[in-house]
Amino acid sequence: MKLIDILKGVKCEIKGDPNIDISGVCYDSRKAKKKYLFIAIKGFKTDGIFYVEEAIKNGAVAVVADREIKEYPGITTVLVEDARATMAKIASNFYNNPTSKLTLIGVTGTNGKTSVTYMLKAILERQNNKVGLVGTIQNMIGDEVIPSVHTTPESLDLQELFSIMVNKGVKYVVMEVSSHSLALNRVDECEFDIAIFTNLSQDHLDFHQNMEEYAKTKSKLFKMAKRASVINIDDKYSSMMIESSKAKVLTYGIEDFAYVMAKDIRNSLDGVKFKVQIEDKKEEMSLKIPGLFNVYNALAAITVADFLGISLRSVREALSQVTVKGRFEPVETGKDFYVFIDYAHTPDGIQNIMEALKEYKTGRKILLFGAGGDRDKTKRPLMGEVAGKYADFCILTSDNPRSEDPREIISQIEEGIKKTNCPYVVIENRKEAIRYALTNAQKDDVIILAGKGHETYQIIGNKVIPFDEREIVKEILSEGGNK
Ligand SMILES: CC(=O)N[C@H]1[C@@H](OP(=O)(O)OP(=O)(O)OC[C@H]2O[C@@H](n3ccc(=O)[nH]c3=O)[C@H](O)[C@@H]2O)O[C@H](CO)[C@@H](O)[C@@H]1O[C@H](C)C(=O)N[C@@H](C)C(=O)N[C@H](CCC(=O)O)C(=O)O
Ligand SMILES: Nc1ncnc2c1ncn2[C@@H]1O[C@H](COP(=O)(O)OP(=O)(O)OP(=O)(O)O)[C@@H](O)[C@H]1O
Ligand SMILES: N[C@H](CCC[C@H](N)C(=O)O)C(=O)O
Ligand SMILES: [Mg+2]
Repeated sequence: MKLIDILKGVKCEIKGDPNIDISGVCYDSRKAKKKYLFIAIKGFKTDGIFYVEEAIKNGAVAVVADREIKEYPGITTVLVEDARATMAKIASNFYNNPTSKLTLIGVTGTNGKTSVTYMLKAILERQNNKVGLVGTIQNMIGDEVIPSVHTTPESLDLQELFSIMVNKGVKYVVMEVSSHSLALNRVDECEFDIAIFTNLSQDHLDFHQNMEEYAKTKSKLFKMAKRASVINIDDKYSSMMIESSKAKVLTYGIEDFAYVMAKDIRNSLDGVKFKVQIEDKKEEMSLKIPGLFNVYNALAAITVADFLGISLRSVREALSQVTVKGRFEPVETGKDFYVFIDYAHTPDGIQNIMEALKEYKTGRKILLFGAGGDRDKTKRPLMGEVAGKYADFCILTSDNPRSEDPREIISQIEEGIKKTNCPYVVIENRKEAIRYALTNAQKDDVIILAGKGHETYQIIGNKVIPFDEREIVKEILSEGGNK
């Protein structure tokens, strides 16, 4: 494609030949190849501008930047106002605006995004659609799995993925839209048909200044959606999302009156059953994944399905089969206690998973968790406090410490748990912590391994080590880890 065509709609100043042929686009100098366009982005750790020469050495023939850069012989330079926003426009141009050919459903909110996308994929596939999925665990085209690095990829990677989906006959795409992606222009130029709001609670306050700013960032998605905004009316930030909505608003909920409502909710460790009501339509629903929060996730998916004209009967059949890796996932132990792996990694997530166990009459509720390093520090004491409030016993351990000292992270969680009377132990090594949980389990106890969900690795420093909690539980039990 010619550079000038790639720059269609971009306000810019071009120095050099605008008609050169471009074979590919990149924002990482290490990925530049012959005849590439390199976009220099000012990041949080470093600055793409430092790598222009490397990109040229690797074959780049044009450079986009939002600051003046040195001139290089034979290289076309393009000065723009904002390199990240421009990257999204360039990506959409280069890949022929793929989202205009797809029905795109975006899900945003602090918790529940992954769960809702899996539910929607199952519902849409039951109607014989080829469905694309973009999110935390993995990206998918039908059954084909494409590993994901981010919950929401950079615009260039995202538009490329969409174009592959279009070429493979995908009609519907369900995607998680993280607040980082909305703030960092990753989803600019995406033509969303439907936007979903799950909920908003504290997370990522290392990145967003405060909750208001975090909520405002999330609300951008509702300005973008063209056909419908699907909103959890029970969440206190729902009005902000409704006010931002340009399209028709469809509400769902349990407490306040909503267009789509769940009634008669029956929760157990095997799942949750409820009745859904949409005006004069009613249907009994059954989920394999327990918890009131999964009723909310299901309601979001049901609202979209109903909007798309899918019958509640078909939705019921699809939802009854859905499971999501690492979300309230049971681990078979062959013992007289229960183990679940869950991805709760926020105060609200912990509260919800523990609430889900409340009605179930078992032995002790034992919660094992930590908090990720290089992420929101202020959520740590809050996680400790809420855990202490609900659990009978806590095991504080490491999550992904990343560049931080794991003991420091744990002591921040301790500040919160100390405000409660909950007994706890600190075992920094997560595998040893799991061993402790299994070794000391008593009949009917429920052990929740929280925070790592689907992850099969642990990030300690800059090392990524294999860490699959399913395998670890099996290994410990096979060593006679419980009596
Ligand atoms: C805050 C954030 O999101 N940062 C992302 C961002 O980094 P950045 O812009 O600061 O980049 P940088 O490392 O400073 O580098 C600047 C530029 O120089 C380039 N570079 C760098 C080195 C080099 O040799 N050559 C070169 O060209 C880089 O490619 C980049 O374009 O762009 C990078 C490239 O895509 C991402 O890897 C990086 O994600 C970091 C690692 C990250 O952890 N992000 C998380 C917080 C995130 O995005 N999470 C959300 C939400 C998760 C959820 O709650 O579900 C997500 O959507 O995943
Ligand atoms: N609707 C919900 N409300 C509150 N908590 C939820 C909800 N749905 C799921 N959770 C909790 O949050 C965890 C993460 O769920 P899920 O992966 O669906 O959310 P997510 O928004 O995709 O998270 P992330 O932003 O990290 O990708 C679950 O394991 C569960 O503990
Ligand atoms: N997508 C979330 C996931 C957190 C999961 C937890 N295991 C951690 O590493 O903090 C984040 O990047 O903040
Ligand atoms: Mg997710």
